[in-house]
Amino acid sequence: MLRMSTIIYTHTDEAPLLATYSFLPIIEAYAAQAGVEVETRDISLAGRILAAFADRLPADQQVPDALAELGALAERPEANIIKLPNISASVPQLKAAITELQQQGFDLPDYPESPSTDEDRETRARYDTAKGSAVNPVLRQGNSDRRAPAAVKGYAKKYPHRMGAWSSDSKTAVATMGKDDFRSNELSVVVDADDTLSIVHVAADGTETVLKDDVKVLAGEVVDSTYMDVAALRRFLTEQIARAKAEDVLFSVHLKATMMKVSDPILFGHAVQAFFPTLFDQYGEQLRAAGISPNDGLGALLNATKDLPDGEAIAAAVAQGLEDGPRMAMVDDRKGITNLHVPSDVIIDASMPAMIRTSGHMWGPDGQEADCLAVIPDSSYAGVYQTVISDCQANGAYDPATMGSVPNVGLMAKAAEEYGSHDKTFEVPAAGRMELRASDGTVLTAHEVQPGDVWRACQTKDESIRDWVKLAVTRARASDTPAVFWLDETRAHDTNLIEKVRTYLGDHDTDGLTIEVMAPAEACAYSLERIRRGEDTISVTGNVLRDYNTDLFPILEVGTSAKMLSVVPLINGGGLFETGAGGSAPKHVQQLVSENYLRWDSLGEFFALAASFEHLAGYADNPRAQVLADTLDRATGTFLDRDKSPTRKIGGIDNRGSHFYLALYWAQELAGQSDDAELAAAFGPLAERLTAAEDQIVSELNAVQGSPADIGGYFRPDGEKADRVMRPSATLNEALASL
Ligand SMILES: NC(=O)C1=CN([C@@H]2O[C@H](COP(=O)(O)OP(=O)(O)OC[C@H]3O[C@@H](n4cnc5c(N)ncnc54)[C@H](OP(=O)(O)O)[C@@H]3O)[C@@H](O)[C@H]2O)C=CC1
Ligand SMILES: O=C(O)CCC(=O)C(=O)O
Ligand SMILES: [Mg+2]
Repeated sequence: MLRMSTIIYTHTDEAPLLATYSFLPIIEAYAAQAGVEVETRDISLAGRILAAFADRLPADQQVPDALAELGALAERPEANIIKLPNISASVPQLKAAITELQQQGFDLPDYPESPSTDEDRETRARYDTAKGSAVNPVLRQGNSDRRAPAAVKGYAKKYPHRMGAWSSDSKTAVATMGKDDFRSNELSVVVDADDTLSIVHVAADGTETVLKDDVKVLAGEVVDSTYMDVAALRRFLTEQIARAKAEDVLFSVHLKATMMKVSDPILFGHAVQAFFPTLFDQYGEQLRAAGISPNDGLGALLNATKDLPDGEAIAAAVAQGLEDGPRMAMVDDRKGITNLHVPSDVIIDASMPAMIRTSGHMWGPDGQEADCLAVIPDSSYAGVYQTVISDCQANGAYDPATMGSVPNVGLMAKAAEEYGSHDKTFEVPAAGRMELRASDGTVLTAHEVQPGDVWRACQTKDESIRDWVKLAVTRARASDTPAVFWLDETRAHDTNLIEKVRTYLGDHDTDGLTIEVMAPAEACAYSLERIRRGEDTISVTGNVLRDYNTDLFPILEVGTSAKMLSVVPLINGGGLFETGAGGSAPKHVQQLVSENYLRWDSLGEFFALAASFEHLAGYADNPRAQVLADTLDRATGTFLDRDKSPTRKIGGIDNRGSHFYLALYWAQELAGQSDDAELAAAFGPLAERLTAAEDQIVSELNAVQGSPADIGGYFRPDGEKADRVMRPSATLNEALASL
């Protein structure tokens, strides 16, 4: 049981974890003055792997399952969790993390790529609990409210970020299937009573195989099933590869192999195979035998070639394939890392807006920007990006100094929709029929399928939908902004949702509010027209568009989704405060290690922390927490006004310097406020000390830049080393200790 005034701060991965080493000591010191305890829980990829094997490790290496603990906490009213971004691991990342842990002395088994014994299957199942988006669905027991705080929009207007110009002869386009895909094959039902469904494969000869028999559903729940026709997908990919070559644009594939951890690595693997057709005809068997799957990407494949009898020939075939095909969009042209190297490298939510911000360009093999064909196989949401691209081609780039905003209210609670489908996704074993059945045998949905088709079922709880509609009305009212439900009446799932939305809107006072329902591409066009006029429009979306829109609009509006306020009001009353809307920015860690400079912008953490204190003040009836929240908000305002985010290049302040400035402004605010005299007195001396030592502290922080930094690990840094690297100012450390 937690104390009433406890905040849980999560230890995650990569850049946010490094930032935590610097920022958490500040938070702990300030919170303690208000009787607020800050506890940490390790939900990093490394921590989750170790927890999954705790029973096989010696006592001194065992770690508890912090994610399970927090998942249970998220269902309780006292939950107050600050969640930093974490790695959603692809198989290559998972393997790299295992190798690092083995090197650190943890006796972990290798990842069994093709398990054949019971023991291997058990090992694989444990590792798979840490794979993909394994954290967010557990903690997100509520719907999502993400927006750019007014101070951030103000900052973007005062200091507009660079936006690449668009020209009307841009050849950039989105390619999507439009038929035979998840969208067009979708079937959807609303179940009328609590039940346990099963998923059954019926082979052509009538043989039935139960693939899953424990799909629990509640009355009123929306249940869908659909499949990707893989033969059609292969034809489509081959056509788009030819099209990119004919149009002389970069070829790139945009999926979500992290969150859609079962389906999308398979689609990615088909893209790899389509790009190198003869390679897999010729060497497929050898690669398979060596445990190399195209789903893991070209990087893993090339890595493995050195140990294969035909390794050189395979590497040559890859080089030839790259030569023959269209120019490939690159993740890192200097290292020759293409878009098809690692399934988790090009994630649709972050990669599409980054391209749109850069004139519709990606990076080519020659290191130059170029137009591209963005291949998004499933057509459920692809039209949104085409709409933005067409708008930029017709009307030019957006102007951050004048553009409006598109905040998001996202349906996310209880693993809603596609993002909760992993345990119900199957690569079809044989030709036949996939059926979703009620417990009395009634067939709810049925699809005729071929081997290799990717079939999945999704669930959306009625309670989640009801809460989402309420949140949308609350936000529309609080911000006096029109709200648009991005729902498509020609799509099966959305039709059921629209009916529920209309019903639940009736539970609320919507007098004077503008609330619309439009299909995604149309809703996007409507919002873009308004955005150019400087007007705001709330996007009320399902879980996938929540993810996409909360990178798309922030990246265009304020340069990065790191500056977002991202709150998850948990259905049972607690609060989950996510920091920003983006990821863990792996390239920032590489920069820290090579030149001791961390570009991570912690604004998202500042906003989350203020929201967390505010929530705690109400829940624990702790007025001092409210003072911390109010002063932190004002300090963040000053921070933005004086532009104290990390500078883009080495030499200026980085993440650590920005934390110092936040600490300085926050101490000044606390010392200067009159709501709580004791707190003012406690912070007075610290404010003076930090103010006087500003130059000294900044010079101590900046002095370390320019040479490599040793943090003792990538996935599991050494705590003491990371602490030394991230807290290099003795003057600041002593001042904090004096509080
Ligand atoms: N909530 C979560 O837990 C999330 C986790 N992820 C995970 O994060 C990893 C990386 O994902 P990826 O899609 O590459 O997305 P990232 O958001 O990590 O990276 C994309 C780019 O966003 C910018 N960026 C993001 N956050 C910050 C920040 N705080 N400060 C400065 N710049 C920032 C940087 O680009 P620029 O140079 O343009 O500023 C960065 O290179 C994956 O493992 C993914 O699964 C992804 C999204 C959310
Ligand atoms: O959980 C993940 O894999 C990523 C989450 C994400 O991108 C988001 O919520 O915006
Ligand atoms: Mg996202």
